[in-house]
Amino acid sequence: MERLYLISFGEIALKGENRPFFERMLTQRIKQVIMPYDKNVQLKNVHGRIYCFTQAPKEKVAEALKKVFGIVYICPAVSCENNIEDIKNTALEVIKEQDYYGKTFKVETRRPNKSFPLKSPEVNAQVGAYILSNIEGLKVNVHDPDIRLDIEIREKTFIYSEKIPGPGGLPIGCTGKAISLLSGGIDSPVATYMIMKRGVEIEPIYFHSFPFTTDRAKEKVIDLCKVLAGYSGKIRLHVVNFTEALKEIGKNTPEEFLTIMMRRMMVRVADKIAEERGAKALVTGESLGQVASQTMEAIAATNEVASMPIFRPLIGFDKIEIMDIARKIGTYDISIEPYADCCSVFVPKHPKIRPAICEVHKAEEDIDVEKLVSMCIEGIEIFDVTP
Ligand SMILES: Nc1ncnc2c1ncn2[C@@H]1O[C@H](COP(=O)(O)OP(=O)(O)OP(=O)(O)O)[C@@H](O)[C@H]1O
Repeated sequence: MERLYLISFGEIALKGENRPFFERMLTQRIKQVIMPYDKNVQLKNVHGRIYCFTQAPKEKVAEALKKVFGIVYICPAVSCENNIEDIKNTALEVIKEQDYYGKTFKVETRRPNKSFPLKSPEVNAQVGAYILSNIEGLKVNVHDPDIRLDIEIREKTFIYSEKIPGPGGLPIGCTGKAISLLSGGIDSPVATYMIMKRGVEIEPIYFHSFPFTTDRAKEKVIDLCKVLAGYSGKIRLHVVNFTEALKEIGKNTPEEFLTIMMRRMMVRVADKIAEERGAKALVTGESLGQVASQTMEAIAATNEVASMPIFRPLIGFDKIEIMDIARKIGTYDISIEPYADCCSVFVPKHPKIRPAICEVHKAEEDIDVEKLVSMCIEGIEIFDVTP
């Protein structure tokens, strides 16, 4: 009898040539999250699943694996020899570890290994009868059991009664790298999470405007990166000193265009950093119509200055839906701390809601865009943030 975790990953996405690459990325990430609890963790890829052998405490393993993108299910299992006596005894042990008294159960056998002499229904019947005759307080219910005991007969037999859902998605890094514009708000950490979940390695960029915004606002973004790093491993955060650029923009553009000008400047800087860092896309937390700067026209004006795609995973989401995800992934409580970022400090009284692109160009005429972008890039501070 040996303990292990059976880890299933999303099969549809993992078909074709990319599969070995996806599996390698996933295996690496699993190793990375278990190693702090057990340096000797062993992983084995078998039949489109990963077997994880570790002595680490179960709660730690479950907690760590629940944050690994690409994992669909984690089953803490016990393995035994392919003979019915061993299977019956092991199944009984697995049931005894549960809080079983007064509950119902069902045995569900799969037998990919056809050389095993008993068919699945026979295994179900024999194991079920054995359990019933050895413990009291448990009944069978094949339709809606409290405990479902899975038996898989393969090169060995695996028995488990728990299926812990993973986050799904694709392993981090397998679809490339993007730069995410991360403010301290509720939306951009959620947008970042959603793109990470699609297998993208993220380097966030934050535009800091001290003293218009406090240093606590910067720390808040670092704290958000710590939470996000829990899903991806170490995160490289770029903090841009945006104060001088902001002053120039404030001085040289009509007030109603302030937000759109700030956003265009942020995207230009992010675009340059992305190029330098080998990233192929930008990410923002915009959602259509949420505020004046998130109209189609404003979004078009922002897109115009980017050389690469801007991913906006929240574009069709309501605020309530975004808040729900923020709570689930653990960023909400940090995001609602009251340290505003520059976009909420510099809000024009009457922002231009549907700016025509020619008006935007005109409003930008008196700004030395190249100079401001270089200035922002020169002053960048890098933080390597770990969970
Ligand atoms: N200071 C900043 N640093 C980095 N990115 C920013 C900053 N301010 C805004 N952004 C980016 O621009 C997007 C839109 O910002 P805006 O303030 O209009 O919207 P929001 O809905 O309040 O977003 P959030 O909740 O993410 O702050 C943000 O989601 C983020 O991607």
